[in-house]
This record gives sequence, C-alpha cells and structure tokens, in this order.
Amino acid sequence: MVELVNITKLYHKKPVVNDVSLFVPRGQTLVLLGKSGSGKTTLLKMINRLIEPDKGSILIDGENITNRPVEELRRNIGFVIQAIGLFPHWTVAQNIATVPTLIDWSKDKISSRVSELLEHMGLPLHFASRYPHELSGGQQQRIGVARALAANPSLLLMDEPFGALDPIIRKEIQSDFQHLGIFKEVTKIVVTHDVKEAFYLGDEVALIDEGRVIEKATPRNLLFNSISDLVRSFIGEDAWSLKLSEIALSEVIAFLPLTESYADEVLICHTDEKPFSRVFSLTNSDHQQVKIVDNSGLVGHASVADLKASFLKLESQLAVH
Ligand SMILES: Nc1ncnc2c1ncn2[C@@H]1O[C@H](COP(=O)(O)OP(=O)(O)OP(=O)(O)O)[C@@H](O)[C@H]1O
Repeated sequence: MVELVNITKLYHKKPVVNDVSLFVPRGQTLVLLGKSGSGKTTLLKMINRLIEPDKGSILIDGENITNRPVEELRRNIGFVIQAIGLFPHWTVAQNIATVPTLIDWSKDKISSRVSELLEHMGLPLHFASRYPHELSGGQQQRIGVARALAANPSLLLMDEPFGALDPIIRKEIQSDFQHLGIFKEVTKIVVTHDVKEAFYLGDEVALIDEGRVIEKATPRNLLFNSISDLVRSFIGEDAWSLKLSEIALSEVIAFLPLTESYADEVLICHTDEKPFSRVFSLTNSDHQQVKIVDNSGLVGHASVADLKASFLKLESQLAVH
C-alpha cells in the first residue's frame, strides 16, 4: 500500500503539488487524472524520489520512503513512461532483465523470468533476442511493462503509459492491464489525462487540478454522485457512455416493468450484461421489446422504452445516495 500525507512541492515558491494526501490499498489501481500541467507527473515522481517534496511524507507498506536508500527504493518500484525508454542496443531479454541483473539474480532465474514475462505479455519467446527497433510500438510498450515488473515490485508507477499507442493497440493493452493475473498483486498508480482510460483502469480515480486533489472516488461514485462541479465538467460529454458502461442490466431490473411477450422483434439480454450500452443502443433501433434471461432461464420481457426509463430512474437514485 502507498500513503501520501500532506505532500507539497514548490517551484519558484509556488506550489505545483499542494497539500496532497492519498491512500492506495495493496493491489489496487489509483488513477491520477487531470489536464496538462496540473501536477500529476510531479506527484508520481515524488513516490520514487525522482523529485523530493518540500513538505509531507510518503509511506510504502508503512515505511517512510526517505528512510530507504534511493537506489534500493527504485528497484522495488516499477516505472513505465509513455516514451518507453527501452535501451536500443540491448536485446529484449537484456532490457527485461535490467533490474534482476542489478540485484544479481542467477542467469537461470533471469532467463526463466524473461520467458515467463514474455508469455504473460502475449509475446512469442523468440522475441527475447530481438532489439527494440524490431518491434512495433505496442510490443515495445509491453516490453516496457515487462521490464518494470521483472523483479516483482510491489508498486508500479505508470505515466501516460499507453498515450503514444494507436487506439486499437491501446485498448488491447488496457484490457490486458485490467485482466492479466500478473498485475493483480501489484499496487498501481497511473497518470493520464484521458477520462475514458481513467475510468476503465482505476479502482479509484483522483481528479487533480492546480496541484490539488479535487475529488478521489470509485469511477461509479464520480460518475453518478460527484460532489464537485469540476469533476462533472472534466468528465463532460463522456459522462453518458461512461455511465452506461458502469451499469449492468440486473441493476436496472428493479425499476423495470416486466411484460408478456408481444413483439416479433425480440433480442435476448442477459442480466449480467455489462456494459449496459448494447441494451441501451436498442432504444435507437427497430426493436420494441427484449427478452431478459439470467443463468436459470427466462426472467421476462420488457419494452425498450421501459428499459430507457428505468435506466434514468436508476441514475437518479444513484445520484442521491
Ligand atoms: N523542474 C521544474 N521547474 C519548474 N516548474 C516545473 C518543473 N517541473 C514541472 N514544473 C511545473 O509544474 C507544473 C506541474 O507539472 P507536471 O509535469 O507535474 O504536470 P502534469 O499534470 O504531469 O502535466 P502533463 O500531463 O503535461 O505531463 C507545471 O506547471 C510545470 O510547468
């Protein structure tokens, strides 16, 4: 776990990070979201002491990081940046092995860790002997992540990690990041200015503005129940699609009048279906009615108009709690 307590950083006597306190439980992902210049990178770099704060303290697993030798601290923190920063004259294997080599792992242990990470990242084992320029941008970024994870750090810091990738590869890597077991145990702090990426990756999202934390909450609470106008304006036009992707049909059912089957056009929807977007897109189609099923069979039928109305009821209910 990571804890920042009243962290302030001044440049030219002005705070660029201003009295920030944050807590990230072990294995969770906190996303720092904010526009350019809001202080996200400065905040991130204070956690691995690339920048030293002027006030406050940072604890990792309960220990103040200033009590640890800086090189030792950094070896235990994976760091991934947008520019990737692979060493061009080193092979993929040598790149991944950077920290394990520094801390004197045996050749066998390093080689099996390299193979294991390539496999985890969905890359063929023969990539080990390739050089970075022989890989695509997405493959290079996967190697960058593998390198950051090589020595089993308890913390992974990522600064706009997927920002340079084209949208399809970016989605693929974001999805891996969400689902690959290798990320589960690691505490992750991710910087981005991309609202959708923040809500997709974060267990919690902290909106940073002018060096301060405006609000930190789960994506669901920020979307449906934010206390801040700034959060709402930052989410802006993405709010609707993000809300739809947070909700499962099973949650809407409480507000949904079920009917007998009456229409020809029936589409089957499962109650676990999430995001709700596919169901909701029906409101713009020729479908009049959906057939709703769960794991034990038929739940009932509902009109598409009622589906829309019940989603809106759920939305207003979530907003008041
Ligand atoms: N070494 C420095 N000296 C003076 N000012 C700095 C220094 N580093 C950063 N700043 C200023 O601190 C503020 C925060 O910068 P920071 O890089 O943390 O923002 P950011 O939110 O990560 O932005 P971006 O998304 O563009 O990377 C900016 O106004 C920047 O100009």
